[in-house]
Amino acid sequence: MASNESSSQMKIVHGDAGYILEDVPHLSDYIPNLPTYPNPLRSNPAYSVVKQYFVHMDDTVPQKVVVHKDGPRGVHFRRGGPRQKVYFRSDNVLACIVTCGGLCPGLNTVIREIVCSLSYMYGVDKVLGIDGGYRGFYSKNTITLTPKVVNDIHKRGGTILGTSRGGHDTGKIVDSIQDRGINQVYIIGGDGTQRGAAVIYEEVRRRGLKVAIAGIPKTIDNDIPVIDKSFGFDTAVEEAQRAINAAHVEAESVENGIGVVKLMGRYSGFIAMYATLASRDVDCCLIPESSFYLEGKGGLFEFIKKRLKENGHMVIVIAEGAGQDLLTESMQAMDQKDASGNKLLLDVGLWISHKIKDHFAKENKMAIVLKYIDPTYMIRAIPSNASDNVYCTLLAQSAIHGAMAGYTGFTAGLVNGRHTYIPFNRITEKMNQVVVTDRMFARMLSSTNQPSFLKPKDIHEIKKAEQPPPLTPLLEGGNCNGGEEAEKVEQIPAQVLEGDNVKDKQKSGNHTESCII
Ligand SMILES: Nc1ncnc2c1ncn2[C@@H]1O[C@H](COP(=O)(O)OP(=O)(O)O)[C@@H](O)[C@H]1O
Ligand SMILES: O=P(O)(O)OC[C@H]1O[C@](O)(COP(=O)(O)O)[C@@H](O)[C@@H]1O
Ligand SMILES: [Mg+2]
Repeated sequence: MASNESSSQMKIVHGDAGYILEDVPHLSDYIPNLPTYPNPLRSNPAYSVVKQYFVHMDDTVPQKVVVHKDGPRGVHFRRGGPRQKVYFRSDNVLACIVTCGGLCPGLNTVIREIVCSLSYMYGVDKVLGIDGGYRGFYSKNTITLTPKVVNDIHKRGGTILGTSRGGHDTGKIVDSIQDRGINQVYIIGGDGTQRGAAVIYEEVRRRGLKVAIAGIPKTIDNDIPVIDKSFGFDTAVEEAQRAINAAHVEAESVENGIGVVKLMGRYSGFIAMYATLASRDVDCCLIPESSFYLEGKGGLFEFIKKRLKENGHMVIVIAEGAGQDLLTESMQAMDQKDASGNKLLLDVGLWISHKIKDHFAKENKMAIVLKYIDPTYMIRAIPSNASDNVYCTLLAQSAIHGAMAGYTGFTAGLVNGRHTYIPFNRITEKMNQVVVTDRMFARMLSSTNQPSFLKPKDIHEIKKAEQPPPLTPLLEGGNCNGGEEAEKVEQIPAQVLEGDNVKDKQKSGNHTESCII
């Protein structure tokens, strides 16, 4: 029976000293008198010996680990992991898995682990794969998933289930869930997918169905907030090194050689920034969060000329979403969107390569040789590396523990190194972006020694904001580990942190620290 309580209302619990728990929904919130069962893991030989294997029902994880003596305890999330009691009898579970949005290394690992852990930990043997993203719920047959079927899929890139953009029809999806008797839905995807998962949860709840909806965040761009980092990100950064190395080899083999590498990152430049920091061969990294300009003093052309004079070659890494304002100025504005409503971007790599070539050809003094490498799809269509495999495994297990324990309407995510259940709206309300006033961006700038491209007007604005910092302004949504960042909170003027005076590009996103464990 559906409860009258508004389902989109957040479950917020307040405690002492400013403690806040942003809890996730539970099936018992809207279905009364649900029976519970002992967790089958109690008799699992692998786990029964583990001391305190079950998560205490009151365990929560703080969103911010950098705190001040007198500061509030702040926002917490429910800790992920197995519970003593479960709300599903194993032989009654019919689970399904769907993957949506763009590819990301590790998708198959997550699928494999959901299937295997449901079977080996909980004795659940009925798992269906939804073919080709959300629309597969109502337009395709399902795929039967068993531990045998998924045994070695983690060694392959992509998703064995297929994926798609668009095609989200909430009514038809929930009809399909209901008609098939599915009672656990595992939804793997990015910001768009989690938005879709949130409306599926709402509809399931409205119909009063005993169906747990669990999201697993996937984003190659690392643009999902709250979580420490997304799976597949490390793999993508590692793979990007191969392209950067190639660009470097090409550039240093000729006189005035320039290697340009375009990497993914629609609105968030994390891949480009981390790939740059990892490589040390990069002379200039351009990301969507930090605008740049080409001509004149302090511009990109001036910097290229200087670097070529100093070193004889250079490597530029550019995120696909960087410089889109410049592109639309010089090319015909293109306002096309993909099936999911994401803006289709113009090819900034090709554009900047032409601009650089044209500029130096016109200058007629410096002959350059430019090679453009576009490995965008190569960095996401590969299997995940070892560390991402472990990460995917634990994420999948955390999601199934949550669903078996009756939690629903949550995304499983790592927060400060701990597995948590995060309400959908915290995942979808903002976008994680690189903060250009943050230390990580400064580290990147200092590693390349590139210009900041700040115009005198921008510097003036930031200077104007440099007033004594308030006492305990914890960063909104900041999720960094490490004591070092505490210093930063005290050093950066409040207005800058809030983004009032930083670049226009940051408007769309939150201003979390761009920290990745
Ligand atoms: N606001 C929304 N409500 C419902 N479904 C959505 C919403 N935004 C996106 N989706 C669906 O989520 C799926 C994936 O979205 P997309 O933006 O392509 O990828 P990602 O999840 O990786 O961001 C698509 O099927 C899309 O239709
Ligand atoms: O060509 P496609 O498949 O639409 O994917 C391109 C986009 O996918 C991404 O890799 C990630 O996008 P999603 O997380 O929304 O799937 C972007 O960086 C890129 O712009
Ligand atoms: Mg997206």
